[in-house]
Amino acid sequence: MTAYLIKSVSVVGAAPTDLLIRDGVVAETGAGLTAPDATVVDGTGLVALPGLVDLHTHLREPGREDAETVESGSRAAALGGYTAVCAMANTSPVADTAGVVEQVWRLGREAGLVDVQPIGAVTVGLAGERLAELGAMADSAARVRIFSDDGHCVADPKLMRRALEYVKAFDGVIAQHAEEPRLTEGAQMHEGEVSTRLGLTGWPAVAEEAIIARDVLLAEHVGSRLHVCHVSTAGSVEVLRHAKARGVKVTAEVTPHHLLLTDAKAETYDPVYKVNPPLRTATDIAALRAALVEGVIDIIATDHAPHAVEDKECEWAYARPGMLGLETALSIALDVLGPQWDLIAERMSRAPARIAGLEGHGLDPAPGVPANLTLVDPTARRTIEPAELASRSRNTPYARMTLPGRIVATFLRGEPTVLDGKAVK
Ligand SMILES: NC(=O)N[C@@H](CC(=O)O)C(=O)O
Ligand SMILES: [Zn+2]
Ligand SMILES: [Zn+2]
Repeated sequence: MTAYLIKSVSVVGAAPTDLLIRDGVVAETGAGLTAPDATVVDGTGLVALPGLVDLHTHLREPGREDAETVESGSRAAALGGYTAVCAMANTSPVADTAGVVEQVWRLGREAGLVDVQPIGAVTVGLAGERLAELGAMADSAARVRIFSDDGHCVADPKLMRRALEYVKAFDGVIAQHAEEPRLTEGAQMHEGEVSTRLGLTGWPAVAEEAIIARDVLLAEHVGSRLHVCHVSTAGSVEVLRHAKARGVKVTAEVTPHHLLLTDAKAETYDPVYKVNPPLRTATDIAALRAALVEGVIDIIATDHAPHAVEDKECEWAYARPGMLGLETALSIALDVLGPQWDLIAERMSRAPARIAGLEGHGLDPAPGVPANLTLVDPTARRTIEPAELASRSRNTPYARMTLPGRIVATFLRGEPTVLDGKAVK
């Protein structure tokens, strides 16, 4: 196993130091380190972060390998600075049995570019009717701890209560896609001024807020852990703030796109901007950014949602919702938060690793710690070219935008998955 000596790198924004990586761990840190057998990486001007952890990734395998595979999504993740991703269950077949989650877990190991932690479905087939085999998935080789019907809301309150109760036995968490389905029938975009002007059916903020309010009360009642996926409205932030003040065990994520893009993008009628929950208003963005800084929102999660060309380059009404995220998330975070490295490390690595219970991830580079880390060049700027992305899909909302920051290298247990900004395999 090759050793790596990273020279003069700023660890999470601190004064430059050297990092020696050997046998899968950070062996030593300090200025002026030498190691004749090590490959030297010049870290001048770079920032080392704990490897990023994505709590919300769609890898599309099994079933839609034309849009993404575990391998292509893993490569996109590594290039984005990630060392672990949690793979959503809305595949085909759905990841609602030990067999499917073990298959995804094994494919992740074989690709070897990031740790792929499968998420299990809450209900059989995501149909919202009966609980899936949560215990069997938890006991499987994939050791599932996060369960989600993402793409669908667990709308039935009795089922949601039972799911919350069930996962307590193994400290699991239910990740809810908060969308009251009766309030979003036929919805195409955020319900507001723009939807009225365009004549498109609206997805009101209250459809999200009502479910979050119900679920935090259910989580409080049964004393269980709830995680709220892709929070998108100012009102949701207020519900979460209230719940956290009461001591409810709730965590929440926001996506990069909900921190940056507004519903005005729908005026283009370009379905690349169609996503669930929909892009909201500038007021919502301001509230989401403040909540992220404050900690009412715990993490940034990408909701990387690759879609094949025929599912995206069609009429708005027929297009699938979702956008790519893994290869641009750090740049958007840097754009939105500035070089607040400790905050970025917390919201994109440490906190998601804690929520997911991923051992060896989310730890700042220090002696003895598994060498899961990424090196960022904060001064670089790059223009996003969809054709150059490692994802099999092209549905990035940032095409031809110039964004700050570039991932120079990523290490997974001491082995580079990205070097000189390129995937190693
Ligand atoms: N976010 C989306 O718009 N789409 C996701 C599902 C989801 O996250 O709800 C997908 O699977 O494509
Ligand atoms: Zn969702
Ligand atoms: Zn999703």
